[in-house]
Amino acid sequence: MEKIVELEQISLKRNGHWLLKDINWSIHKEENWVLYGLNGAGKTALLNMLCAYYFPTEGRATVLGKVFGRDYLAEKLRQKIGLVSSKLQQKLYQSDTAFQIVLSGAFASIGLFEKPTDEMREKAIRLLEELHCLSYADRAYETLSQGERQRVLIARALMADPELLILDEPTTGLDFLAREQLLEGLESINKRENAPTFLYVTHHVEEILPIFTHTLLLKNGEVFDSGLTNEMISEEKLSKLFDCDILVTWEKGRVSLRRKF
Ligand SMILES: Nc1ncnc2c1ncn2[C@@H]1O[C@H](COP(=O)(O)OP(=O)(O)OP(=O)(O)O)[C@@H](O)[C@H]1O
Repeated sequence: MEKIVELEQISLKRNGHWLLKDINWSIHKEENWVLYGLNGAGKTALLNMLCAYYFPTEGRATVLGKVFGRDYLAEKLRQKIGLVSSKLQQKLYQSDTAFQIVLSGAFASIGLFEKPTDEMREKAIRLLEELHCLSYADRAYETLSQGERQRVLIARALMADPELLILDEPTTGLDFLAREQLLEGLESINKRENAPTFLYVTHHVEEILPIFTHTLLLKNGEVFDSGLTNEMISEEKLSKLFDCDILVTWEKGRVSLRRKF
């Protein structure tokens, strides 16, 4: 099986603090992963490392076939990774239209500085349609609701046919219906022939879809455990992860959590 990510004994130190410690993790092409952990667990640090914004202090990292340090081509690597995050939202030009924002994904740029080809324009329209954004394609990004913005960002990330699609808390600020619509969009992307491998970061287990086959539990910068999602999201594991008794309820492939009293 082709490996998309391989981290071997990765540690990361910033400003004298260890943010990540001895991380071993492999993501294979056919898998989709959830990264789950409490506030401050190190999820953002790990994503920044995967996208080559941070360089590991120790260990060996291979992402999409590039060995960090040996063939270190951060820009080229990032073009193959689709990233949807609230930080990216803030960086975009708010007066650009949804269509321009999606098109800019073809160049992995913030803003549109190169002339898109007809093929790119057609592809952007197809993606806007697939993610149900076509009706507001000509509206300025700043006028869109949070749910509409997130869908535009996913369409943007797909413009470059990424091999890895990282979704960092993509449902922040979304109401229940917008959240479910976004999740349905991910299920439909996953059915495509050239579907990317998903890495989905969340604080909410309710968002874990059946397509997310694997889960990594992160705690204090270390891998607490990793493996099949239904084995990780269990009462035993999560009670240990959170140091309190947790009630886990699975129903029709979706899960919810409650604290036991
Ligand atoms: N540049 C830095 N220097 C020192 N400490 C840092 C730095 N960046 C992050 N940290 C610390 O590292 C820990 C992990 O941070 P990180 O942002 O990766 O957590 P997270 O899992 O993404 O949290 P959240 O769910 O709240 O977003 C936190 O305690 C944070 O304060």
